[in-house]
Formats: sequence, structure tokens, C-alpha cells
Amino acid sequence: MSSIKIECVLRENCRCGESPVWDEASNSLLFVDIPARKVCRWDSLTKQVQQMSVDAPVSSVALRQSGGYVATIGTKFCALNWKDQSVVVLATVDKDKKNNRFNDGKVDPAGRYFAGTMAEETAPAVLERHQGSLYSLFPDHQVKKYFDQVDISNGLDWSLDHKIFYYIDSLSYSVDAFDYNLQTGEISNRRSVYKLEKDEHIPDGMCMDTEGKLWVACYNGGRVIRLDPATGKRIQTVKLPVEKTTSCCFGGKDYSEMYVTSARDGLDAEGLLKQPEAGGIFKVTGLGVKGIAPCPYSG
Ligand SMILES: O=C(O)[C@H](O)[C@@H](O)[C@H](O)[C@H](O)CO
Ligand SMILES: [Zn+2]
Repeated sequence: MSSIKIECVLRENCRCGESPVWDEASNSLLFVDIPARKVCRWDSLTKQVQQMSVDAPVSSVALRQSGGYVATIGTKFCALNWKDQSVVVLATVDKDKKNNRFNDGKVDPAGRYFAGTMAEETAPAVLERHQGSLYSLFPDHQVKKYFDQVDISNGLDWSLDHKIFYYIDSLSYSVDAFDYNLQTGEISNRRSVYKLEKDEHIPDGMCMDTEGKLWVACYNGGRVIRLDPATGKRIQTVKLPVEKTTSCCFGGKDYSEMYVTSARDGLDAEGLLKQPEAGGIFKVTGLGVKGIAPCPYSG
């Protein structure tokens, strides 16, 4: 029997915390606060946070094989040099859509950086529909576009055998799967593997565990749910003390801890009083399952 423990390890007051990524080399958790335009790095040993401010909403961050990080900033794929806090633009998307920005992103097992876009929100989940697209940045900095008509591009990860790509367009309330060709980076055969129930609200960020099960953060649902994509069934629910849970990843020793980001934007004064840890970073231990190391961008 595992006994689950949930702890707010960092009261960061993120407006919209997102994209948690474990950085083994620095024993740290990387994450972003999208509207606050900052990338943060929380050192799990010293408990100190370092920050890097950028000039547009930053929606995801990932490791880079050659050192430093990559991030999606505004509609740009960028390289980040953590030491001198400099940013280099690698590619720009959606040039004809001035109100768009990137949202969630993650690197595939071959080192391509996948990220999708969305129209900027006027309030959480309130936005012009169908404006987003899904892209990937290849190691040679070429951009591939997969599809458009996306509302809120979110939650992505790959199956353990790399043959399936899992994806969430939040306003479809569905977790989808595609066949994945790791050699070419092509996706095909879209289907739904799970439809969210009403009280689970909006599916947001997602990650895979070593048993091939998916963990999905439920925005407004105050929980992460564990899904078996093979059967389409939910197998576990872990509730958190904040409503706006945005994303999750595994990290810590042997990737045995889960980290969950959260948001404050969209909560009124009463909500903030009831959820003083909203916008914080949570650590969940005792799940009895581990995650896998994040893949670094190879370009
Ligand atoms: O990070 C994201 O995915 C979006 O940018 C956020 O604004 C919210 O999570 C979304 O509104 C919930 O659907
Ligand atoms: Zn998200």
C-alpha cells in the first residue's frame, strides 16, 4: 500500500504555472509562469528559485542537449542560455496570426521540440476558437506543421515504445492518440482515448509513467488523473488543494516524485483566500510509480 503525500514545495504565486520539467543535472525543477513571462528553476536541494525574464509570454521550457534550455516564447521557438540569461530565436510560427502565442511543448524521444499554439485568452479558457496549430522544431531548426484548427494546444507525450503520440486540445475535453513514426516525426490516425467527465473539467498538461499510463492535470478540477490509454479507463484520481492544476511531470530521485504546477489567474478574492497555495508548485510522493527522464532537444 502506498500512502500518498501532497506538499506545496514552493509558494510561487504563479499567475499560470506550466511546463514542469525535471533537470537532473541541476537537481532542479524547471517551469514557466506564462503571463508573467518568466522561466523559473527551483533547486530541490537548496530550495532556492532562479528566474529568467523574457519579453513575451513563455509557455514551455525543455532541456537542450548542447547545454542550456529551449523555450517557446510568444510565437517563437528559442534557445535559452541560463548563465548569461540570453535568448536566441530559432524559428517563428503563426506569423499571420498576431494574437496567437505558443502553449504547451515537449521534446520527443528523437530530440524534436513539439509545441502548439492558441489565440491569447481574454480570461482562462476564453479565446477566439480554432486559431492554433501543432508544430515541431526539428534538430536542424526546420519547423513542421501538423494540423490547425486547435483551440488550446496542450498535454503532450509519447508512449514507451515511441509508437504513439498523445495530445490534448483542451476545449475538446478529450485525450487523443496518434500513431507516431519516430524516424520521420509524422503523426497519423487521430482517435480519442479518454473523454473527461464533468467534474474533471478541462484537460491540460500531461505526462507518461514507466507503466505506460498517462497522468493528466485537470484545470479547474483540482486533480491529476491517471489513465490507461489501452482501455480508455481512468485508474486513479489524486486531488490537490488548489483548483487550477495545470500540468505534471515526474522528477526527484529516480523520477519517483510527481511535480504539479498550478495557476492563480481566474480566481477571485474569495477563491484566493480559500486556496492560499494557488499558483504554487506541489510535490506528490508515495504514488508507487515512477516517471521517465525528459528528452533533450537535440538541435
Ligand atoms: O497553459 C495553458 O494550457 C493555458 O495557457 C492556460 O491558460 C490554461 O491552462 C487554460 O486556460 C486551461 O484550459
Ligand atoms: Zn497547459
